[in-house]
Amino acid sequence: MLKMSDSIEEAIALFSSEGNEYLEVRNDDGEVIGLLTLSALNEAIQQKGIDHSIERLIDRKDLIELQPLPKTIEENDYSKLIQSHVFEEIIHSLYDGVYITNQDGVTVAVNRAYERITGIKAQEVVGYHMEDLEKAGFISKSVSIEVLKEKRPITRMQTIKNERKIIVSGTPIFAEDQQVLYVINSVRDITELLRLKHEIEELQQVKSLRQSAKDMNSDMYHEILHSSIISEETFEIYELAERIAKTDVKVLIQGETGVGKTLIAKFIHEKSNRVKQPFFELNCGALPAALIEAELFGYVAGAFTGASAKGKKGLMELAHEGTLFLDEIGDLPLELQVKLLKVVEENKFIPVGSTEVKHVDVRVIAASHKNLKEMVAQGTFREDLYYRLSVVPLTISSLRHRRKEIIPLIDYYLEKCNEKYGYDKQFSLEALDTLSEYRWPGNIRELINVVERLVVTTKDPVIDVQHIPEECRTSYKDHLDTEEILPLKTAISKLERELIMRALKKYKTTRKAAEVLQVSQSTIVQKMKKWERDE
Ligand SMILES: Nc1ncnc2c1ncn2[C@@H]1O[C@H](COP(=O)(O)OP(=O)(O)OP(=O)(O)O)[C@@H](O)[C@H]1O
Repeated sequence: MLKMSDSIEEAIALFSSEGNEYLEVRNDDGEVIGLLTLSALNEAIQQKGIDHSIERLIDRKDLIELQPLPKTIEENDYSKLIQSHVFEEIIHSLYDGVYITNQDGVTVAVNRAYERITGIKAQEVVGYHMEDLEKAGFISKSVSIEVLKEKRPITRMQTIKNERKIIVSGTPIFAEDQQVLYVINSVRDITELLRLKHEIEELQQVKSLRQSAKDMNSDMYHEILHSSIISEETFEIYELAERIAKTDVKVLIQGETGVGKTLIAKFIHEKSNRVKQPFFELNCGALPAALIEAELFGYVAGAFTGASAKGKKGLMELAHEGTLFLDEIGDLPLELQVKLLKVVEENKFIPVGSTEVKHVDVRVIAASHKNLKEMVAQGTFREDLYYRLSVVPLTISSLRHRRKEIIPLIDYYLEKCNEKYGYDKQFSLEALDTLSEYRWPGNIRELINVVERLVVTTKDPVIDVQHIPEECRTSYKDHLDTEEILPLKTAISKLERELIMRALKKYKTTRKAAEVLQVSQSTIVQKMKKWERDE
């Protein structure tokens, strides 16, 4: 915008920045009083030099008077234009599709690009009303009808014949009385664009997953395998895992939750020839059956209500040439076990809602905290799948059976947490003693959790027994593991010990504990002496 009081330099700068042939000139009240052309400015400079403001240089009569907007052409002129040979040539030469309807919503012309994009021929639509074409299923929702109703440009995404995605932009052409005469729709095919976008997203997903698996593990393996953290038994498992990693043999990892099954599965992938390809994991216990199927095998567009309109590749396909870790495989419903067996045996599967067979090369590593052999005996896990998956079974013991690892693991994670939070906390010997006696039902995951919690919540530099959560202060010796099968006699004495310890903790004295447990006080004292002797 140029004001009459502005300098010539400002006018020149505006001309060069906007690149226009003319500028609007306003008075001090901001009203547009005319247009200044570049040639008028040039002429004035030639005559009067450049040392002036616009006001002194340009006469009002040098400005072009503002004209009213050009008159809208008559309806007849348009229909003549649309039917003309030149117009036809013009619209056929366009790369995007063109679809024109009249004020009644009747198709009057389409170009060849439209026929190419949609596969719909001109003679199938020209002369027909959009509502009838909608009913006949040629298009999903007519943009022309919307434009006619709303009298404004509208853009919509549409699906043609359930496969191609197009963007339709409808623009109204008005008559002088503001009635819509025609709607010109430009139609652009974006199927290819969406496919490319989808591929890029998938690529990024794979890349970031691969990266995060790498970030998390590479240092850790080095640290735990080259330290005294793990016991000989665990070391042997890692050694065996490394030996079989290079082959494609199927591995079944069994062990309680939090013992390190996922870590071993990632380790096998890291040491295998598939390391440059993706590693994916799916917890079969965390999702309902229908979702597991969709996650694992993918689905095609419209396979089920709520499915993404573009369909989705399953992990089985995304993990092509890589590794797929199926955690909690015991929770996989029987009908999906059949589908999985097919992939494991023949490397092929069919996505949900599709008829196309996909071929993949995926190494499946399965894991379970349930006893799969027992499940086979009960008929809840397919025997054939069990044997296919467990060519090499790896069983990881629970932490309470790897007691030698507890203190080194506490030290390892204490150092990590101190580093993470910038502290220098230590455990007292008594605290370490208490924690090493604890059962750790959640295994290493629980241990990490407790250490982190203690580091951030304890004010003192030394973490002592009283800081340890109550539930972690019971000794595994005072606890009867209900999942364990023990000789009856041992189980009874364990239960007896657990009950007596619980009563002593609650009532503090042997007299009161004996009263509640309905035994003599001396029975309790004798039993406690015996435990001391046995330890
Ligand atoms: N030997 C080890 N040394 C140090 N940390 C370990 C070791 N094994 C496992 N961990 C850590 O313990 C945590 C639990 O391990 P992981 O997730 O592998 O257990 P999981 O058996 O797969 O558990 P879930 O069955 O619940 O999935 C992880 O943070 C892992 O990094």
